[in-house]
Amino acid sequence: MNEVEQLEGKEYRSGFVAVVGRPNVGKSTLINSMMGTQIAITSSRPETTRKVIRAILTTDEYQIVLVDTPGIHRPRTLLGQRLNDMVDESLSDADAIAFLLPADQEIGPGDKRILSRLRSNFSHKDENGHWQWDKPIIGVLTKIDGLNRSQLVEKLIELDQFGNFSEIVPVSAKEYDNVDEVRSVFAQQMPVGPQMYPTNQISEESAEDTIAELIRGAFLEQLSDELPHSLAVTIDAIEYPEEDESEGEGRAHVYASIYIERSSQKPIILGRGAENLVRVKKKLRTPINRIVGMKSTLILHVKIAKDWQSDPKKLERLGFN
Ligand SMILES: Nc1nc2c(ncn2[C@@H]2O[C@H](COP(=O)(O)OP(=O)(O)OP(=O)(O)O)[C@@H](O)[C@H]2O)c(=O)[nH]1
Repeated sequence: MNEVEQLEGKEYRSGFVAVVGRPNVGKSTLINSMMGTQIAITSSRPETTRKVIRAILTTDEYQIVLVDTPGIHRPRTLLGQRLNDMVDESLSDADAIAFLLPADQEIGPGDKRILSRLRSNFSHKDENGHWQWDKPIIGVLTKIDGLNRSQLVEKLIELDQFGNFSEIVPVSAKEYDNVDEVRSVFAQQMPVGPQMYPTNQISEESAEDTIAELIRGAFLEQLSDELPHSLAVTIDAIEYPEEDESEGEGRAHVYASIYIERSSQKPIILGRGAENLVRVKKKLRTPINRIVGMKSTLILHVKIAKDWQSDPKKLERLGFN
């Protein structure tokens, strides 16, 4: 906070909001709509969000760092366990937690599991036996675009009874309805504090991580249900042209490896006549150019890492540690 702001009595707020919810609840779409830029990957397939992706929303009044979490679920593999650990870490570090519940579905066992996990970690019972949150938990009712007014009111009441949330806010990220209100509710829950990141920084991820996530998301979209979650992507190198070259036709070269678990998955990834590769490259041309800051060529290699989801060494190499 600078002196002028102090004199005007305007206090800058800044902090972290962890976004949780069961798979497919609309976390990534909400983060993207709040940012107005594509940062987190979105896909209609559940559990596509693997990494804790941070988006940084900065205004004259506040800075909110949004932490997207992979869906909380029962771990079945070592990868599942690591993902759950990553979620716990983001939640403890956060100043507030946004718990997303979809308006187009009933509150279910997945939501109850998340609530009880939040309760056991971040709440206590007061002398009257009522749950009190130790940090603000904001209930966000997502996908309200399919509801009429009375259904909306009913859902909000249901949510209130379910979670005893510090705040409740409805939103349709898809129709951009009430997104401003979500921003301001989050901001109000942030502690007073100075800006943590420079104004023009929108993500804490490196160019490599962002591109890897984009490639992964693009393949998952292509592949419908054929391939399970046995797809990992790493960026091996981004080579920029020499200085004098860049004035002419200089291009960056982005080398990416796509890891699958079995060689039988290779034709699925490639598609007939390598059509999937071609589509993914075409789709990502503009976003990757924007990230590397110049025209670029994407070079994709499909590699086999047997059972990587259960091998600690391979997991580490693929960025899950
Ligand atoms: N009707 C409607 N659909 C939405 C809205 N927001 C997201 N969706 C859809 O819900 C699906 C899941 O959205 P995501 O943002 O990928 O969900 P997520 O919670 O990040 O999913 P995971 O990464 O699997 O945890 C996609 O098909 C979105 O188009 C909304 O406001 N309205």
